Amino acid sequence: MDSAAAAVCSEKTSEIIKICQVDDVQELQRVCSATVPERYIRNGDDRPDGAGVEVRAQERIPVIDVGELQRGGEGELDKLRLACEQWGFFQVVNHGVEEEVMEEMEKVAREFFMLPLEEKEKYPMEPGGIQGYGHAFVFSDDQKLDWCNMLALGVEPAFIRRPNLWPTTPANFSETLEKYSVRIRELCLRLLEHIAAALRLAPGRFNGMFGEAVQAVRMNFYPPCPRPELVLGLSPHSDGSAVTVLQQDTAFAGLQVLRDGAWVAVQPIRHALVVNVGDTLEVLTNGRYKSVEHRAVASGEHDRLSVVTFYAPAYDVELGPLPEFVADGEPCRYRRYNHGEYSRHYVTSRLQGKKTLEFAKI
Ligand SMILES: O=C(O)CCC(=O)C(=O)O
Ligand SMILES: [Fe+2]
Repeated sequence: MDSAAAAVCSEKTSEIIKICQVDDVQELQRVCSATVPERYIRNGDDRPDGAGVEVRAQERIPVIDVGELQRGGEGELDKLRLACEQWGFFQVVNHGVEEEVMEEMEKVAREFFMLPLEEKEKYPMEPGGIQGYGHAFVFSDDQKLDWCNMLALGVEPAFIRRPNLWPTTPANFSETLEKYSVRIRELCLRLLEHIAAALRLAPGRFNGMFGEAVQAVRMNFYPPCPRPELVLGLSPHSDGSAVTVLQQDTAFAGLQVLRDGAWVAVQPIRHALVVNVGDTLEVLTNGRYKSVEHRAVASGEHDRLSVVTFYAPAYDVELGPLPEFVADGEPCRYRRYNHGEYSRHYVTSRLQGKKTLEFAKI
């Protein structure tokens, strides 16, 4: 870009309409597609290929066949146990969520993100809020920003819903999300039964103690970035949920999982879902199953959409390591706390690796 064009760009970017004091990344792209504003440029070590950061291209996260688990396959249950102990992440196939339901969800989410900003702004995330269109987890002017636009919505129980933040365009958005969420909730219930079995607990143990479980969805849209090596799509973090179920499109492996100090890219498998252990399961199992740090990177060519469901206990549930995991002199690594209190702590903190879980550490 010549210097005149650069000057126009910086002028334009400074007046871009902001969502919650944060530039809208798709607008940045539209107005000035060749530059990346300073606030998105990560410091050296935090960059996708920063010094001392290894990205392992060859490794694959485990793939679990849920149909086989349902049939009582012991081999598959062993695979699930190892996936939870060693990775905290796996992909599921034969998971029972119909392909059409997934495709329709992706379609309406994409249609939403492609709307003009004025339309998306009708569902604004309040500053410090967590639902609506905007950027969650931004608390200061000097914080580095993620190369991502988000739409976050509470789904269950009904009292967490903010119906005015559910898009009315595309017209079938709500109906589609509703249908999708029912299916994903069934999958979460099933997964938690199998995870309990893998831990040699009664299959209903987690579902029994979670009460009226909280289900929330976040759709992340990552536009292509002119300098993807300088930015992060989503900062490293662990999820505050019990389990998370992530649907991603297949053009580009943007999700990376931390394993033995290196980042492993999750290679998309069409119609598979990515599942990860959240902070709640780490606490309940006294650290046997780890809520693993992950991040998203941007691409120079492709945009990317992920539809992420967080499944967690009811807010009034008291959590702490289950007695089974502190037997035999095993030290208790987490204190007891109220899950609602943890959720508040999570959403009022920056995404910063596993720092939020220090809240519960002894
Ligand atoms: O988009 C992705 O792949 C990562 C999303 C994620 O980790 C989250 O929303 O918590
Ligand atoms: Fe996450």
